[in-house]
Amino acid sequence: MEHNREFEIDGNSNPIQISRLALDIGGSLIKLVYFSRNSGDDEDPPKDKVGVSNGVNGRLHFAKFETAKINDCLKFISANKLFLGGGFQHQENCTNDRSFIKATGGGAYKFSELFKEKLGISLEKEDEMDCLVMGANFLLKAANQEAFTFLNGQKEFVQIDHNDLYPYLLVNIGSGVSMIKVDGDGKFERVSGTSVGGGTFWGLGKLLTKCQSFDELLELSHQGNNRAIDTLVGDIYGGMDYSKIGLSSTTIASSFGKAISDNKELEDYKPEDISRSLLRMISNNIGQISYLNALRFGLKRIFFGGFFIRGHSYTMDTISVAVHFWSKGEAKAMFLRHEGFLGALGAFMSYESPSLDDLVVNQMVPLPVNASLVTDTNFDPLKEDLNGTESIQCCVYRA
Ligand SMILES: Nc1ncnc2c1ncn2[C@@H]1O[C@H](COP(=O)(O)OP(=O)(O)OP(=O)(O)O)[C@@H](O)[C@H]1O
Ligand SMILES: CC(C)(CO)[C@@H](O)C(=O)NCCC(=O)O
Repeated sequence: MEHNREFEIDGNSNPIQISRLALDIGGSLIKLVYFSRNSGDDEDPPKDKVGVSNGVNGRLHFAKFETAKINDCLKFISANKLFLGGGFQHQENCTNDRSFIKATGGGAYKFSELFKEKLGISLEKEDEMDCLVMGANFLLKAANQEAFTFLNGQKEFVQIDHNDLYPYLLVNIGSGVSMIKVDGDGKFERVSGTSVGGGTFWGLGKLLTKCQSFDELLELSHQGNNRAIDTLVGDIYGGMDYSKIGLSSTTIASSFGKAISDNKELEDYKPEDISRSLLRMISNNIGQISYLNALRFGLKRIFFGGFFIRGHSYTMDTISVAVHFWSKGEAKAMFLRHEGFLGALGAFMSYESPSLDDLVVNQMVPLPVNASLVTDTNFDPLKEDLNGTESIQCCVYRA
């Protein structure tokens, strides 16, 4: 298991009450989102105009596992009774009253039998693109301090105007990359994609550096210098800029180009330099393709999600610079704090019929303005990244 928030135990050592669980089972990672009611429900839920309580206070929890370690995920769900505490039961139209959970991503198909066999759970499949868009729209409308720009090491939160959100380009960088033009709730088109994504960085990086984990590879990139392997414009132009076409001497002319002329073997390069060049190559490429797609449809805003980003400064900086450079400052790259959880959040929100006796959790959108989703007060989004280690205080409204 990795990067999971310690499962909360209340004062009586009882597991917290989980009311809803949803999964996004991707090519690289499984993402879980689940809601827990506040223990003792000590905080008053919001009341309507006549003072009637119409919501349930609780927390949204986020967790992730490597897909290759799906058994750890199954154990986590089982040990913490994430589907029993409030898993939904089919009522009318029921297929023999089994519990089910909403799941999206390719693994919802691939591992369907495994969930049934090991946990007795049926996965109710939701379309991956639908879920990504639903999760992104929800976060952009309901969460405080969700979207931010990142340039020159500076993170700046962007105030989202709900009436001026669409259209935008959503670029989800998972194992592969999907580019989706979003025009409204449920209104979107996947306009492009590329197989050169997070899986490429991790896969090639693993082969070239012998790193054992993604975090190790990312950490290495911090210490590396891409000039050791990339051919820069200056390397070709005798140290000069090629200003006539807008290229400075430090611009990368050819990623990994030096490996041809250096007459070196793989072992002669430092793993940190390889990691840095690889990260830069992939981030740059995604930034450029994203911009070209934004240009195709006249979109000014590009939101980047997916776990490739991991709140990593160098990745975000490279993507931002690529978008800025190619669009001549016209388009803006923005990132999302819950970057990797868009699909899982979308699946979470796709539950339709409330059926719990005491805790009726319904669609979380639309939320009353200024109400429901406020970030954990102990969490400083400017300092920390969200990697599946925190929860969000929220209120879920009754139908
Ligand atoms: N701990 C980690 N282990 C493996 N990969 C990680 C980790 N953290 C971040 N990543 C990166 O995130 C990528 C996966 O991102 P994400 O979970 O958004 O996509 P996915 O759903 O697995 O992929 P896809 O949507 O293409 O099926 C990996 O390919 C890797 O680049
Ligand atoms: C296949 C999916 C959608 C699975 O999440 C993703 O990995 C992806 O968008 N890959 C890129 C495929 C392409 O458009 O070339």
